[in-house]
Amino acid sequence: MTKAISQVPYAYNEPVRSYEPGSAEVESLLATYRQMWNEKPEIPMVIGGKDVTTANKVRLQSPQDHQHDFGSYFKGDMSDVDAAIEAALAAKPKWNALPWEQRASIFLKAAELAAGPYRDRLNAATMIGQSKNVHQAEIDSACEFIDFLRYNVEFMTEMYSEQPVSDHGIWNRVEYRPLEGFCFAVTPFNFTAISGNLPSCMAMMGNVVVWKPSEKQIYSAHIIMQLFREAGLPDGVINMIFTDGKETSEKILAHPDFAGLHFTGSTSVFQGMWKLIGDNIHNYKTYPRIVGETGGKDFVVAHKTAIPEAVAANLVRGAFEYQGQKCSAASRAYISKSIWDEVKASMEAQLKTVKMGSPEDPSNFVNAVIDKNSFEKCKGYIERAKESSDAEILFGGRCDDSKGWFVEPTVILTENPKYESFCEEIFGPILSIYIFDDEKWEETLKLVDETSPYSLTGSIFAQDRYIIDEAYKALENAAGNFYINDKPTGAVVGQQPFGGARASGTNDKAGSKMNLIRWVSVRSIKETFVPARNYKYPYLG
Ligand SMILES: NC(=O)c1ccc[n+]([C@@H]2O[C@H](COP(=O)([O-])OP(=O)(O)OC[C@H]3O[C@@H](n4cnc5c(N)ncnc54)[C@H](O)[C@@H]3O)[C@@H](O)[C@H]2O)c1
Ligand SMILES: N[C@@H](CCC=O)C(=O)O
Repeated sequence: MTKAISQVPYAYNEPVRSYEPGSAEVESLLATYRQMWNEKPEIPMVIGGKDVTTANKVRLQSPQDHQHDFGSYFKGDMSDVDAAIEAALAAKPKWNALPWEQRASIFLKAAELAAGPYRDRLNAATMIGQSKNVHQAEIDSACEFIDFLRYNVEFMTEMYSEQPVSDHGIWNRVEYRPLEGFCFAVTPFNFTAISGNLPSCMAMMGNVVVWKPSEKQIYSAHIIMQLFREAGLPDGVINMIFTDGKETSEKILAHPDFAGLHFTGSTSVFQGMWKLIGDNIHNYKTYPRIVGETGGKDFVVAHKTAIPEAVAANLVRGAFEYQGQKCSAASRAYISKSIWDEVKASMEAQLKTVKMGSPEDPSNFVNAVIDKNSFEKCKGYIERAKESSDAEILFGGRCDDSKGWFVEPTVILTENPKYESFCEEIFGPILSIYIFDDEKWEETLKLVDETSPYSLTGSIFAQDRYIIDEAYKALENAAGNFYINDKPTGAVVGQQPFGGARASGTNDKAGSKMNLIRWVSVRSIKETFVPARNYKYPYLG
């Protein structure tokens, strides 16, 4: 039993390692990469704390070298989904009864393991399986993952400390119970940190979880699961399954004990799952919580008072790092005519220095897109732009799948601000640009707001404070994360709570107290010290 109201260590952002050429840290990471490239793990599911293998072994291919199998995973079927639900429900009573300090310790230990002994392996797995370069892997699978763990522990205790006032003679309390039943985490390929955060933050709040990572992120998910086990996460609290997404959802979302969905991925998949939940609404013991962070069509608007070099640098960085495979990547830009020539010249100069290739060479800023589907999708947009009378390829446009799935950073210029690449999420290294007349500033803001169904991130570049304020107001609902004179990507846990509305999701802000509160069901407790012994109002005597 706890006999103190303890405070957790203050959360802080994990410092990003610089990986200078020749440094011990980069040599260590690259040595781990080379070793893991040939390790060929056979990755099991983890159900009830047990490694589960099946007869269905699937090869894992690296995006930067699709002929290279770096391992394989065991694909499960619906019997594994049933087993994962049972294991979660069996683990629930003990996990629920464990004091919160013990839960906090597990995840704080997980943060330290990720910051220390697991760091290289997490980063290398992300480089091999998801084709992130050293810097992109470091800020995702090391720093952002660690930040999620540390900050969520702090947010949990802040939440627990929030208590109601008590009138004389009574004591009011609230307690933050885990949801009744089990939770379901479905995670995307593009962020190792997100895949670690979605199941763990639900577990941190006392829930038990079935977690289905993306089949394209299984290597780093496997390392995360090893790390959680070493941190002391009890068996059955998080159960990791590799099963078909659609079938799994149909099964889980129809289960009477299903209590919460934590999803990150594409808008259409999330909408399908929400619909399934609606269809099953009469089956549940309690209304399930639904949190989904989904797609984006993130904008940059540059006013004539913007600094052209700053616009260019932030477009190159914001659109092309991690091959544009970030929900927050800049993918449509509106540039004022009078600064366009300078922006263009600066972009051209910067893009000339961009190198593309395997993440094993840290000087490659651009690596491969995730798979053949993504490669073909990007190529389709590029080919259509080449043929369209509405668009032209300004920079890039080459695609090479001879070894890996490489798409050159590409800029499409169009005079049609409703051209397809301005409205649809591509999720690749393709940026579309529209040049507007300086005097059409207000109309352009309206265009930005109305062009796409998404509302995830966006940036305004300007030096004029009245103009910044005007954009701030006009674009109030166009982005959940709004940036002034910065790229629209790179949100840091604890600093810029992340998420968007409209077709971009439920905007519950990953890595914040607002998100954690979705995974608890509050119970109010009122205790009266000296109870009334007479039913009458005072004036009735
Ligand atoms: N808003 C955010 O915070 C955020 C962050 C990262 C990624 N994203 C979005 O994620 C998408 C890219 O990730 P992705 O390609 O892995 O997304 P995805 O929607 O293809 O897959 C996400 C997860 O859903 C599973 N899935 C696929 N089909 C399913 C179905 N019919 N039913 C249930 N589950 C199913 C996948 O296996 C995977 O685990 C982009 O749209 C991107 O914008 C959003
Ligand atoms: N924290 C990230 C989230 C990106 C998701 O794909 C960013 O803002 O860059």
